Amino acid sequence: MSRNTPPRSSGKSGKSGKAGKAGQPGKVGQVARPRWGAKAARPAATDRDGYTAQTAPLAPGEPPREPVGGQGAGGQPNPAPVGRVRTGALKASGGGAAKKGAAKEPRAPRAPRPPRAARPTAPQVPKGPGGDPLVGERYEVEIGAVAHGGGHCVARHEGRVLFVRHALPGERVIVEVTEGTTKSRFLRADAVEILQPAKDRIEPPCPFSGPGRCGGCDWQHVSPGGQRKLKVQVLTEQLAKLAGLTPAEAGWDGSVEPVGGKLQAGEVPAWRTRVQYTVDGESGQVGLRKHRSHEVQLIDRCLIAAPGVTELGIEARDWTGLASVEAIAATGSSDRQLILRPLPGEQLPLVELDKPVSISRIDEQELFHRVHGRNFVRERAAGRTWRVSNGGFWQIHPEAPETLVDAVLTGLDPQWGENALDLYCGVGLFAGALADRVGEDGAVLGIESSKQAVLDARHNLAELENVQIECDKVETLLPRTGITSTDLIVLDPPRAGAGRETVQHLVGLQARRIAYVACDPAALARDLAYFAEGGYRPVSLRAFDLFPMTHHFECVAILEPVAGESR
Ligand SMILES: C[S@@+](CC[C@H](N)C(=O)[O-])C[C@H]1O[C@@H](n2cnc3c(N)ncnc32)[C@H](O)[C@@H]1O
Repeated sequence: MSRNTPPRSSGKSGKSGKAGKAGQPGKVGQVARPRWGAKAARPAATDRDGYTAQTAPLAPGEPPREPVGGQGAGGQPNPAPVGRVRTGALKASGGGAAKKGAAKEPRAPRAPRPPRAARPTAPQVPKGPGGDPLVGERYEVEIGAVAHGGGHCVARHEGRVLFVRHALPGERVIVEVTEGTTKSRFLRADAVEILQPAKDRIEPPCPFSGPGRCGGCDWQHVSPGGQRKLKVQVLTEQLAKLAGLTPAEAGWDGSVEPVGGKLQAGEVPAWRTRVQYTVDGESGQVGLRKHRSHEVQLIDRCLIAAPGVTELGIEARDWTGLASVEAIAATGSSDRQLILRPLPGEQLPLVELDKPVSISRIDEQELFHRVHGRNFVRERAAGRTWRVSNGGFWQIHPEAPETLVDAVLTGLDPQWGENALDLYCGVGLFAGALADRVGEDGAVLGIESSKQAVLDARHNLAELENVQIECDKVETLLPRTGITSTDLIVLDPPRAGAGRETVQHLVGLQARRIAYVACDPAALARDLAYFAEGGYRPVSLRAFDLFPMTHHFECVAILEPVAGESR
């Protein structure tokens, strides 16, 4: 059996000493060196897909820019942020059209806010079917099963399917249609009156949740245990429907594990270390977007925001001139970062905070500018400090990195001298953990498409000679590496999953074990079906409630080749 170990770095610098030429296939046992353009990369993203409207490519020669490694001019580290931060009079560059996510129109002159309707709706009638709008219609219905994604349950009215939010299975409710027409295949609706409540229903602790209000949480009206039950139902259904697996066949004990201790009904965990606030164009106050809407629900506090975010007091300030404010509170360090997005043509306003905080801004070309302090935060997890720059991807729940690393290592049981792949590796979390376990006789190759994340990963794992990080899409780079086998694989793909082609390539590498980290149960189940076609089956599956109060959760599946299966 031919066995190409992932190449080792020279250990001297850069971790790419053995890479091939730019854009050319690497030799066997080597990894093709990705095309490192002169143009700096758009930094990694805040979501699993590696991009959001809040992060953007850096342009060549763009001022003001902090060199990689958090060093200022002359190679000196940037001064630590000071307690009182004042920035101002920085003109937002460019004058083009607003990007997605930014307010569409220039800020109107400040005027007293008109009174809002009791339940403002942003009717979004689906395009295509035509017909008479049904928005605002009310029906009495019985709520059926929870559906995958969106935090809604399924109901029927006169034969038509309704996706209902703010409801629970088994309840009898009055719903109000929020989207759809007489010709729509299905309607969207909110439960606005609960006639027969389910036993897991609670009084929502957050005053901003509910029909037509903040879209950040889906299940404020559900007890913590009830939320996990809903997640269990979603995962069970997706495994059955898309992978043809029962929980037992998937190696799953049928639970979604609470993280950070069990909560009582009404208790809200403050887990969100990154919060993306939208600025209300009229008042300059921040809020959160309503569900499937660009409308802003003003808030004076987000209950699921981590203390490090809440203490910044974002909600109490006037952010006139900005489209959005992203707040990041690192775990295990005191680093706090604000990423500001000015409205087109607006000055960056004066920002005064009593807490030490770094400030960056994103311009209309989606370019990232350091304004004050660092352009990165330092996160602590799995025995290391992780630099995460420009709002790039990092798990949001403070206990997520440790929880997932532990599940991956327990499942894979890496042995000294083994070779491993960390696919979609971000800033190198799993690569670092694997490298410690396979030791200097083993090797780890990380692949990640975000250039900024790759720079961070190389920085974070610089002292590990058995790790190499390469930048490209997994589906593009992996076939070019010439690697024909490996012992272990971790893959943590974006929400869409890895897909059939990538899975087919992975099963050909004859790994002893594969750890699949998934944030979308449907994508996981689809990919498990592709793995099954290639002779791999899950031997264990764990699900973690890493996004309490929302419908999201994270899974770690461990796969092994079916005994005797020839691929
Ligand atoms: C869910 S994150 C996982 C990051 C890392 N494993 C962690 O836990 O911090 C997914 C990562 O995949 C990257 N990504 C998205 N599509 C990719 C692709 N086609 N090839 C390689 N990386 C990709 C994103 O930039 C992001 O960093």
